[in-house]
Amino acid sequence: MSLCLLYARSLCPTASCRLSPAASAPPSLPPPPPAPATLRLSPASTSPACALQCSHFQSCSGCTHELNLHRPSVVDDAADFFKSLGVSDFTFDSCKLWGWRCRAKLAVRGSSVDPLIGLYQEGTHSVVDIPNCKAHHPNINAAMELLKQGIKELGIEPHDEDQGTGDLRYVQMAVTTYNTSIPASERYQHGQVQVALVWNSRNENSPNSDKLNALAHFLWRNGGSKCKVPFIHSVWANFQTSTSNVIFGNRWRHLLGDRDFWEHLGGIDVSLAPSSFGQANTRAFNSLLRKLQKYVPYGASVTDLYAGSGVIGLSLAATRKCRSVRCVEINKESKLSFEKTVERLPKYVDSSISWHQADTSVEPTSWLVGSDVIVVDPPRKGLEASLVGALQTLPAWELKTRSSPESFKTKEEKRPWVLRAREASVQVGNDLSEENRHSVPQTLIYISCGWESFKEDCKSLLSSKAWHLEKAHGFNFFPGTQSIEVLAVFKRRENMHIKKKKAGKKKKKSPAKKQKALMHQEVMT
Ligand SMILES: C[S@@+](CC[C@H](N)C(=O)[O-])C[C@H]1O[C@@H](n2cnc3c(N)ncnc32)[C@H](O)[C@@H]1O
Repeated sequence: MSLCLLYARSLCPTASCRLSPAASAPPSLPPPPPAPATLRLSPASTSPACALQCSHFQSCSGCTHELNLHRPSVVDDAADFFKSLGVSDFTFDSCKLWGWRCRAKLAVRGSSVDPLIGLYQEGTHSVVDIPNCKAHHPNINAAMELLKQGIKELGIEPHDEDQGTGDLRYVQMAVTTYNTSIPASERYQHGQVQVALVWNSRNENSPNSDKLNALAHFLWRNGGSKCKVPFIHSVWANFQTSTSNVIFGNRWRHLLGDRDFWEHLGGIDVSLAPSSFGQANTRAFNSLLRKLQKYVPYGASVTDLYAGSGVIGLSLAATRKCRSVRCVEINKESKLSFEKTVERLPKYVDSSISWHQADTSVEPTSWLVGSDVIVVDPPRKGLEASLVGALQTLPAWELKTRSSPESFKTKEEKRPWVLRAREASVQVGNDLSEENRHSVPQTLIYISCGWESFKEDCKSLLSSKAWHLEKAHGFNFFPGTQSIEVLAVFKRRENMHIKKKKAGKKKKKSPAKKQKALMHQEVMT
């Protein structure tokens, strides 16, 4: 995956005007932003208080918009779109405008004398150095500065893509803002950085590993827990020699500092390994989780598709006392973080909880039945066609299970990919899948970071008449860009096949009933 693509989810950077960096030269600070709040959708203003004011704006590909950070114009498009579908109370939460990015993947290029750490210039493989990025949490900028010093002092050669030479290819910086030893109001500004160095070698025994260790110790000595104001949480290595654009290799090694990285999100402590997916804007994600929880009935059975390390599902298990939570994720690296998070769930959580390594596009119906609520949080490209198809035809499935429940008893499973997924899965508490197997979801919660793909998926879901759209909310996950995060709540339409049977006594149909019967035919064909 190229760096530009990596930033597709949260495009670019900035530093908060309310934060003071813990080390190194402080980035120049913009004026205070308006209090983050859910905005009434009034016409865009061009208040300088909401301007990016970043010296890298012209050259860096991360941010695409300098003005109105609090309300990108895509919000208008979203409000119109949802209104056309009958949802006129779309809200937009403006969130934090600077210093919001708590996770960044950055290329390291240039030379040991003059290293560059940043993003590619639009459409090129030239890296733009972004030491004063206004989107980054300030301690990411401080850690970048320290890394540059280390590269220079130790003579570390940055990667040269053309020659395939150099030691350091990329760095991932992730900030944890959860330090319970300091007051809650100070935790964000004192966030600490987990630094993952992507090293150009097969493993830790390669000839250049002495340099890797020297660089890790340099970072730890100058920013780690023994420092007066620590801002480095830990140092990791990832080993990658591929000539492709893929940033990470498969091998990860913990080098220094705390191995475990915790964040507090959606009411629970969440473990996030450097190898698993993590949201870049943790504060905005927390707001989204709080909103999402309100749409899940207490005691519901939930399936969390595209679950990563299960943050959404596990937060629902704790806050909505779910009967069962099933998380489905393709990346096996997320399993360990899931298990650690489960260990720290509050004692009162007694849900049946499971995590499955599986591709949701393969036999998706098997993941849909057995739950009251489905949550989907796909990558930017949206849902796979097979999953959309399965969601569209759920009423037909329900009809079949009701008419011949016996034929849906579990058969001995022989399909190798299903058996492999089962082996890789985790089950905590009793497995309720047998008991739940006749539940068909009544609520679908779609979380999207890809506005264009969301619109297509939404239209497809509604065209099937199986679902209607009930609510929609937007969140400013990526200030400085035209990307927003959307939370949309769909409800299953009434079971039209049952209505039709009752209406089948040749009574004259009202226009509304005729319409329903028509809809039923569409669903069943
Ligand atoms: C936008 S992230 C959301 C992760 C998680 N919900 C969170 O907020 O932390 C999308 C996740 O979907 C996973 N993914 C992508 N394609 C998938 C597929 N076909 N089946 C299952 N998971 C998939 C990715 O590995 C990634 O973890």
